[in-house]
Amino acid sequence: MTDIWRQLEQNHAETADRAILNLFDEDNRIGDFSAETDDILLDVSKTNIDRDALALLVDLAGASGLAEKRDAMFAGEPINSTENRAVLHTALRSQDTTPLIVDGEDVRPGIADTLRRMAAFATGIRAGDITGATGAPFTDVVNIGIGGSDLGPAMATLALVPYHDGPRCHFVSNVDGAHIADTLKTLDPATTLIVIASKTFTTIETMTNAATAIDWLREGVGENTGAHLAAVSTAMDKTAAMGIAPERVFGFADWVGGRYSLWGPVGLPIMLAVGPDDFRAFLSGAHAMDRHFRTAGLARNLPVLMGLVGVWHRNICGHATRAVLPYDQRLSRLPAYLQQLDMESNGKGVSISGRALGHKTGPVVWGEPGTNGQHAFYQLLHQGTEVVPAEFLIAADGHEPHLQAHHDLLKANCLAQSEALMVGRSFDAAMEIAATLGYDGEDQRIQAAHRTFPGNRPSITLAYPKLTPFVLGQIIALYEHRVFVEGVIWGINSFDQWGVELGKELASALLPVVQGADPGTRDASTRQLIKKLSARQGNAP
Ligand SMILES: O=P(O)(O)OC[C@H]1O[C@](O)(CO)[C@@H](O)[C@@H]1O
Repeated sequence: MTDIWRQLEQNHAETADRAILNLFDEDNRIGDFSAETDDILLDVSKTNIDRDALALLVDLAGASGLAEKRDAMFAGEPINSTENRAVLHTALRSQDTTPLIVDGEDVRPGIADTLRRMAAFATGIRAGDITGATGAPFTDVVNIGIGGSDLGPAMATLALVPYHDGPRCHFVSNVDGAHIADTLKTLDPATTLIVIASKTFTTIETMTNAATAIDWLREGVGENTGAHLAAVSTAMDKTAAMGIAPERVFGFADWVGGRYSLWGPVGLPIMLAVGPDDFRAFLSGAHAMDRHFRTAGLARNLPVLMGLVGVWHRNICGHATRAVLPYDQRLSRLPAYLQQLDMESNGKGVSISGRALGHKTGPVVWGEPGTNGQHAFYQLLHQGTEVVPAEFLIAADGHEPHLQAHHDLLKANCLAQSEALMVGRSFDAAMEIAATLGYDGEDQRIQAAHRTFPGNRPSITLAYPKLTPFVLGQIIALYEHRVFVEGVIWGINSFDQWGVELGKELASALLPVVQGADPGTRDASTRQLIKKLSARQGNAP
């Protein structure tokens, strides 16, 4: 592998200054630098990767054992080595029928049974057959969860708004009381179902919000709060301790990571909103991407290609961040969702064998939907001193045929941005513009300097027909597998998250301190802040 890395660096050293645009003079640039499923086109041609570099990147994937590791994941081997767990979120959406054995047991029947129970529950709620304590049907669902127990269902529920025909779904995650207070004040407890979603059922934010919600229910409907509760967890003992009836608990196994969990019971709010059929279509889309990932050749494989481009930009070009730019308002939570998926998975500094890495791993992931971002941070993307690889997402069609003019503008803007990033505008062209505006001499030069775009800024684009449940499933599975591909090449465990532990421990230790206990020997900055924050301001607005 070292030799391949060296050759990639050599390639970059020799080609970094060339114009990406000139690469389109090569034969079949588009064919070689795109990959497709029936629905999704991934175009990576607007990058400075040439045919030699692509071949080396594919070699890198091969040399890292990607195909073997992918097969080990799908087979249920315990590839999450620090937690000695299999990684089988793909099983939740699988349509395969061959037994899948984990710890001596076929996990498929249990998955199918849970999906059936979810569907029966969701159908009952949606039809008004399952009601609250007063007999009124549920109009609203509040999902209480955080991280993977919030971001996935919140992102997908918003993405699928055109398919909603069930109760309204709300999401409360933050322990900041403002979040639950602002949510509950718009709702009627008699017609509200609370779903408490927590893999561990110990997460302090979720447990605190759940207790507040149960108090709110009790005040509104009396002691029969159980009629308004459901839980999603791997910890059935803890859901029972909270008094949630077993038939309202939807369990999953520890081989589903939190940030990969929206395909199972954590997806209950999605199913409540769009119904079991559309939820199954969502699963089918993800399964179609799984099949593609397992069977397509490395150079034609969407997650592999996307991962290789990511590795090129991170390790060879040294770009520290990447921007996710969905030209799809209903994907506005996608960047936040991907921040957890990507950064919690690949924000690691040691190898699987616990050695410090000599290379960079996961970049900072950020973004906003287009066209909003254009009017905020695209200035930096186009003319700033930091190059940020951009990832565009765009649908051929929206769900509002009566607003076709909007969608045409959306598409034109998306295409314009990737073109502008690549092509830029030369100083000479800017000089001409300045002249037509009436500038001359030094003023013309100054104007032209400000209106020059360096260009040569890389982007990739995902184009899809329409954001249906099936297509959304494919897109999310694609991103999951891209994270896997990059993690394998970086030699890290993408499935644990020890980096979130220290802050949790310190928060527990600081709780009594912010409530008045002695701050002890903490650093002077923390002590100063504790003092400032202890000066209570009262409740006046
Ligand atoms: O579902 P749980 O157990 O409440 O955890 C919520 C989130 O917290 C984390 O463990 C990080 O703190 C995530 O990985 C997880 O998605």
